[in-house]
Amino acid sequence: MTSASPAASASDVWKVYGNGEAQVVALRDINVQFHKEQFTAIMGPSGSGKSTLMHCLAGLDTTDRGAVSIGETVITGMKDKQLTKLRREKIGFIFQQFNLLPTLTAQENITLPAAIAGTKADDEWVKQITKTLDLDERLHHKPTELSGGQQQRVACARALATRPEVIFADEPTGNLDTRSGTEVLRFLRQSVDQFGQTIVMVTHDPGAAAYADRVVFLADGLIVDDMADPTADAVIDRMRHFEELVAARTESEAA
Ligand SMILES: Nc1ncnc2c1ncn2[C@@H]1O[C@H](COP(=O)(O)OP(=O)(O)OP(=O)(O)O)[C@@H](O)[C@H]1O
Repeated sequence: MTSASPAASASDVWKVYGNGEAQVVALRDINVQFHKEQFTAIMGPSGSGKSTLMHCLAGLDTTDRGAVSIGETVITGMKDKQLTKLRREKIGFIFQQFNLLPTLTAQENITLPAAIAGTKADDEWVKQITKTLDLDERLHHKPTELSGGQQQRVACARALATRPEVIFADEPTGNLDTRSGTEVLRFLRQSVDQFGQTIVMVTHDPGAAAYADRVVFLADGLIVDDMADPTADAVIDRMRHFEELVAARTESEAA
C-alpha cells in the first residue's frame, strides 16, 4: 500500500536562531522523507533540533534555507492564510500537554478541527475512532473530568478525525503514566496498521520509539542515523553513542 511520494519531506533545510555570538544553528542541511502509512520516531539528545524539525515540517516555524513539503505541496514560502488552511486540512497534532479546549466536551474537541476547516466531521469515522479508543462513555465530559490518559486519547481522536495526510506527535506520552502511555502508543501503532495513518513522533523514550517502523536520530542539528524496525535496546545503544559524542565535543570545546 505504501506509495512512492512521501507524506512529508524536508530538502536541504537549515534553521538558525539569533545573531552573532548568540547564534544557534538548530538544523543543518536536513534531508528527510516520511513515507505514507509509516510510523517514524525522531530521537536525539536534548537540544539536537527535534522540536525545531517538527515545527518546520508542520509549518509552525519557517526555515532559513531549503524546502518543506506536505504531500505534494511545497509549504515553504506559503502565505500565512494558505498555510493555516493547509495545516487544518492536512495535518493532525498531538502535544505532550494534550491542548484540549477546557470549555468544550470531548466530542466537541474531537470535531472542532473539522468545524473550523468548514467541513463536517464524518460521524461514522469519528464513532469508529472513539470506540477504538474506548472513549464512548466519556464523550460528553469536559477535559477536567477526564484522566490524563483519557485526555490524550481525546487528543488522538481529534488528530485522526480529519484523516490528515500526517500526524505530528510531540512527546505524546511525556505526561502519562506507563499504562496510559502504552495505550496511546498502541493506538498510534494501530492507526498506522489499520487506518493507514502516517505518524511522525518526537520522543525521548526508547520504549516509545520501539512502536515505530523507523527512528531518525538527530545530533547537533544533523541527521546522524536512521534505523528500521527499532527495538528499545537497539535505540538505547544508539542514543548512548550519540550522547557520548555530544558530551566529548562539549568537553573539547570547553577545554
Ligand atoms: N526560539 C529559539 N530561539 C533561540 N534558540 C532556540 C529557539 N528554539 C530552539 N533554540 C535552540 O535550537 C536548538 C535546538 O532546539 P530544539 O528545541 O529543537 O531541540 P530538541 O532536540 O527538541 O530539545 P529537547 O529534547 O530538549 O526538547 C537548541 O540549541 C535550542 O536552544
